[in-house]
Amino acid sequence: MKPKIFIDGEHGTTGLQIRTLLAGRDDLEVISIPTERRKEREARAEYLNAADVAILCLPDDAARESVSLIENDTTRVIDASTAHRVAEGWTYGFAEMDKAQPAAIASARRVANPGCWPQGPIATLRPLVEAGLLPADYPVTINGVTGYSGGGRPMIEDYVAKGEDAPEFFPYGLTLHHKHVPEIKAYARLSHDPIMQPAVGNFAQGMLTVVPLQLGALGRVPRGAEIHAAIADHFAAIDGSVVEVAPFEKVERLPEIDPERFNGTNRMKLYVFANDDKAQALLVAIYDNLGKGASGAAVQNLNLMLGLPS
Ligand SMILES: NC(=O)C1=CN([C@@H]2O[C@H](COP(=O)(O)OP(=O)(O)OC[C@H]3O[C@@H](n4cnc5c(N)ncnc54)[C@H](OP(=O)(O)O)[C@@H]3O)[C@@H](O)[C@H]2O)C=CC1
Ligand SMILES: CC(=O)N[C@@H](CCC(=O)OP(=O)(O)O)C(=O)O
Repeated sequence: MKPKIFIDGEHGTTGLQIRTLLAGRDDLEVISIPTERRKEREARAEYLNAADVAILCLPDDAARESVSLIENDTTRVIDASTAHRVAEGWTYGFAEMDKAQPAAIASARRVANPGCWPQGPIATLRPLVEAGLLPADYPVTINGVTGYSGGGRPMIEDYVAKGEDAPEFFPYGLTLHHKHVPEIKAYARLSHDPIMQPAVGNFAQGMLTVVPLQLGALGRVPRGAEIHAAIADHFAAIDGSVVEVAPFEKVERLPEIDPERFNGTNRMKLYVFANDDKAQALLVAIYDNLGKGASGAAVQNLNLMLGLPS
């Protein structure tokens, strides 16, 4: 029997992309709720309990409700929302975060798919904290830009409606309460909240994160090549990693530093730039907010959970 997959919220931005990614698969059966019943509790409960894996592509409250509607021990869950990312009993679905993570995801009953913003910063910071090159209390700031699909259907509709009047670039998160701070702090192994300084650009999808480092403030100042080696060594040790680490280069500009570069893929590429004389470095990550940032990671986790090839 093929595993049954239910995408709760399959008509939203993330759900639709997962539906598309699974469309050609004959090793799975996708069970779809009738559109007119998609928000009925009873109908969702029926589909959730019939599924081997339920993928929740819903706002946080609706995702919590879906989990509460599961009454059996057999339905496994991948939650794409923010609801369970630092919750007890949930496994964080960033497979490349740690050598042990693919096996942890494979055996988990509850997987919290990571947020789009956190994956780049976690990918670059965690190896440095683990290698002792950055202390856990380093005051981290995260800059970056995402396509407007990061705001889900409401933001997409707003940008499309505004057309040429849509802003080219706007920073947000100005109250310093961004919803991704707790998971970045937890999984990058930081002891303090990082500052999140996100922005939306006038393009549909793709994202770029930048973590600037003032290394001169540290007791022992690591050189750029050391920082790069720690990150490259981390990812070289991860089985099946979709994360690539660019060679360490000293360049003023690099045309491939483009947030849309990996759109439509599950790839992520990391870069380290440094100026050793100034004891400064930049950690850059590029990926698709809807790919590795959401639906691509969900499908990667689904394959791991079912023991299927990616
Ligand atoms: N967009 C992104 O880049 C990323 C999004 N995510 C997360 O994925 C989740 C979904 O986001 P996204 O796809 O962007 O959002 P969308 O707004 O595009 O889609 C949400 C979907 O959920 C449906 N929905 C809302 N309430 C209920 C309910 N009570 N019962 C059933 N269905 C419901 C909506 O239906 P309707 O439209 O009919 O109201 C819609 O189809 C969110 O938690 C988001 O944080 C995660 C990573 C990245
Ligand atoms: C542009 C925009 O608003 N982006 C959202 C993040 C995208 C998203 O939906 O967050 P998750 O990855 O946690 O699901 C935000 O910054 O809150």
